Amino acid sequence: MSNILISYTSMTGHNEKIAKHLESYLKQKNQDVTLEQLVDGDAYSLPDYDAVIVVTYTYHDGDLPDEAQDFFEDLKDVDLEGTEFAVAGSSSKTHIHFGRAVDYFTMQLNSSNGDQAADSVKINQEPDEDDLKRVDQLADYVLKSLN
Ligand SMILES: Cc1cc2nc3c(=O)[nH]c(=O)nc-3n(C[C@H](O)[C@H](O)[C@H](O)COP(=O)(O)O)c2cc1C
Repeated sequence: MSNILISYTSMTGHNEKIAKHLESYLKQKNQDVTLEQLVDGDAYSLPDYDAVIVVTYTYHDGDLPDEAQDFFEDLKDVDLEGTEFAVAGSSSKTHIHFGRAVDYFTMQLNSSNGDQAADSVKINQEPDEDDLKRVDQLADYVLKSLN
């Protein structure tokens, strides 16, 4: 059994739905899962986990949500060597910089020496069945990386 953190932020519920879907999927696979909001999280605790999955929307003009800024800044000082990670997020294709917060987190987690277990997944608005399948696939890659 691996110890997996899902750290998410959500304003109107799309990313909460993705994060909770991931939580139940990974629990079904007998993993030890912690679900936490980014705003309550501590980036310095990430190395305590075997794997970390960040789920975020994009705000402003292709930027991180305000409540994710502190966590993101702290992440720059964290060494994630030996920690697997993946990133997913719902945002909106009506904006020029679709899902750019997903890209920012992906780049920073790599820069912090994390091991990227899966390609990042961007979802347009409310996740549908196909989107959730892509999320399951991301989780499968994370599990595979831990074996
Ligand atoms: C003021 C505002 C700015 C936004 N800016 C962007 C953006 O730059 N890029 C993007 O892809 N989505 C943008 N979005 C869309 C949200 O990321 C999208 O609605 C997302 O699904 C919200 O997730 P949530 O339901 O988990 O809060 C913006 C939404 C709002 C309300």
